Amino acid sequence: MGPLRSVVLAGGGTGGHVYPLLAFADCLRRHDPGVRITCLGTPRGMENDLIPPQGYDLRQIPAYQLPRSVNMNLVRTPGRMWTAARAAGKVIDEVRAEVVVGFGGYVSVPAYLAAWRRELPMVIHEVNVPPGVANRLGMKFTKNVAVGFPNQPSQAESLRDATVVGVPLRRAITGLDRYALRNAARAHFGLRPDLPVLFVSGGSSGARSINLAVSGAAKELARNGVQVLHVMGARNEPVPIPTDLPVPYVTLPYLSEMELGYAAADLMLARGGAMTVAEVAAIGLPTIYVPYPHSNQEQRRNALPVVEAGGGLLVDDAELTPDWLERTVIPLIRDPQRLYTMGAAAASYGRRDGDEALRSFVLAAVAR
Ligand SMILES: CC(=O)N[C@H]1[C@@H](OP(=O)(O)OP(=O)(O)OC[C@H]2O[C@@H](n3ccc(=O)[nH]c3=O)[C@H](O)[C@@H]2O)O[C@H](CO)[C@@H](O)[C@@H]1O
Repeated sequence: MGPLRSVVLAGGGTGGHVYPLLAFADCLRRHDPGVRITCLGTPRGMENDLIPPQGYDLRQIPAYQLPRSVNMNLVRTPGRMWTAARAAGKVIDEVRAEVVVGFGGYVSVPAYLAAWRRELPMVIHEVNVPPGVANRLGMKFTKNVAVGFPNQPSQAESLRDATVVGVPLRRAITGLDRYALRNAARAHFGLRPDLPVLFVSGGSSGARSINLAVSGAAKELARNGVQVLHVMGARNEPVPIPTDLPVPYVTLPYLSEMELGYAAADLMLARGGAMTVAEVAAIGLPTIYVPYPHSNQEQRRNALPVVEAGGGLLVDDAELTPDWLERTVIPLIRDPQRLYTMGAAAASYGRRDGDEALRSFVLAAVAR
């Protein structure tokens, strides 16, 4: 099979859908600098902040209300969705796409509908259990379903026949040697090289309960020599941090270069978004997961396999108090042997080749 000429990628809303799309686009371009890559987005999603700076063509299609049920009759599908599908179809025709690859989120459904109408090959990449509504709708039109994690096919009926390819991750992350970069990364954030670092991130939108709990533990962590690098989330009200701490506590609204945060860290505290789980597992970073409690247990399911492999700890959002953090983080972060064992266990669960494996899957779908 020859190189791909033109590909349409659809995925938007939160970072969780956009980052795998970008990593996959990079992989396509690496293999074939001549490939035309066109991304679809809606006006308000994070794709608008994240995709253009990477040099990819982003076309907007109109936003519409995602259907709540996958079983809805397509004839009754809201008119706005068909308007969006027509707009997606126009882009597909203009760039003469050979395949549509969707990562879920609002923008994917019109792309799937348009590809289906044109009998164009399409591939769905899904990282969650249960799969999101957009991808479940897409699965009505194709059997080319790839998933990010080995537990997914057995945990969702709709993913039973899916192929496990892993998650496309940014090269800056998969190529990371976090021990080699540690001191430089710490210097970058103004952190000391000689004291442990807890890296805190609530996912692409931030997490208020995590922000409150960690800031509540700030004094005690600092008193015990634990430095904190805390990404609060650009769409979150920042939480005040005491100013007179004896060791650095660095806050940021958002961090574009997550690899630097991962490199600076000895231990991570995070939600259980699928991308975050895939990233920290791939680089073997021990992590305390605090799954988002209001999304169908999806984040708990994401985190559980790596925790069961020994790569981290899991705590309910409701249990995450400053006191719990102090009792858990301080002894753990001062125990390099335990951190090393946890990191190795995480790495044994993680994989770094999701982008390549998805590309092979897409090439096979186009060739069929
Ligand atoms: C509340 C909710 O429904 N969250 C979902 C959302 O999470 P969310 O959008 O938070 O996604 P993830 O945790 O999966 O991924 C976050 C991504 O953003 C990046 N990042 C994050 C913060 C930052 O400052 N800089 C940065 O670059 C991370 O490196 C990662 O690549 O999508 C995920 C993937 O579909 C789902 O599993 C989550 O359940």
